[in-house]
Amino acid sequence: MSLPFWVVIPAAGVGARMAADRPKQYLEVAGRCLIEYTLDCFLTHPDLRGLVVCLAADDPYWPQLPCAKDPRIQRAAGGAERADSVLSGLQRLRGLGAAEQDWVLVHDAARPNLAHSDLQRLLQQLAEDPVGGLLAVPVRDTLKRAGADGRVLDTPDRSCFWQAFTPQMFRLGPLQQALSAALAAGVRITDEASALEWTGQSPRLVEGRADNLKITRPEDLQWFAALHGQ
Ligand SMILES: Nc1ccn([C@@H]2O[C@H](COP(=O)(O)OP(=O)(O)OP(=O)(O)O)[C@@H](O)[C@H]2O)c(=O)n1
Ligand SMILES: C[C@](O)(CO)[C@H](O)COP(=O)(O)O
Repeated sequence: MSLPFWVVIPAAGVGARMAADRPKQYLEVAGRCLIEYTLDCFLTHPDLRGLVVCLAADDPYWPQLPCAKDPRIQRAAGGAERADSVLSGLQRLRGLGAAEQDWVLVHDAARPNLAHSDLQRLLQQLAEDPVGGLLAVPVRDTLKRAGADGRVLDTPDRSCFWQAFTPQMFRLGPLQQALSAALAAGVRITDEASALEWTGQSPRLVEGRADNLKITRPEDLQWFAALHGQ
């Protein structure tokens, strides 16, 4: 099955929770930056139409990477929040010729362990979907709702809870419209699916691997480094 798609990689964050000497997407494991691992999964896919990385205006690291010279990769200006960066990336795709109904996959630069099998499953399961969807994993731990005092309020039924991952896959026009409208309404948007939900649509959950982790804190980086024998 061939399904051409575009990719937007939000990579303009500062990585505050990592507390490193540089934004976490530029931390190295086995001689390569996290973002290089992330990009590889898409750059090796035959149906990739083009890819936009959303970068901070003062990012001095990107130009030093070999992939910065890849003609399939274009840059867009990152924004104050992740959603603003994504919106900027979507606008850049239009400048590259992407059309309203083209599929766009949005994937965090900070998720370097995306499996090819997960990417293929997302594309296959959503190819004919009227809305689009996202990779996600059913919650495997008991959940606790916390009170302001830091004590347990209650234990919600976890059977219907999933963790949202990326890539999240939507058609360019509907995604851009939903994201723009939700942000204009002051809605706090932390993933693309929540913008579509805000417009009353119901994205599909595609079960993926639990190790498609977002490298957020130092222990996440230690896990990824161990995966690569470091
Ligand atoms: N204004 C922003 C904020 C985040 N991101 C990107 O969105 C992804 C997921 O965000 P997160 O894990 O929160 O990254 P940071 O914002 O860098 O982390 P922190 O919240 O710890 O500062 C990352 O690839 C990050 O680079 C972005 O493009 N633009
Ligand atoms: C998009 C995301 O990775 C889905 O889980 C998550 O919402 C990003 O949140 P962050 O606070 O920007 O890391």
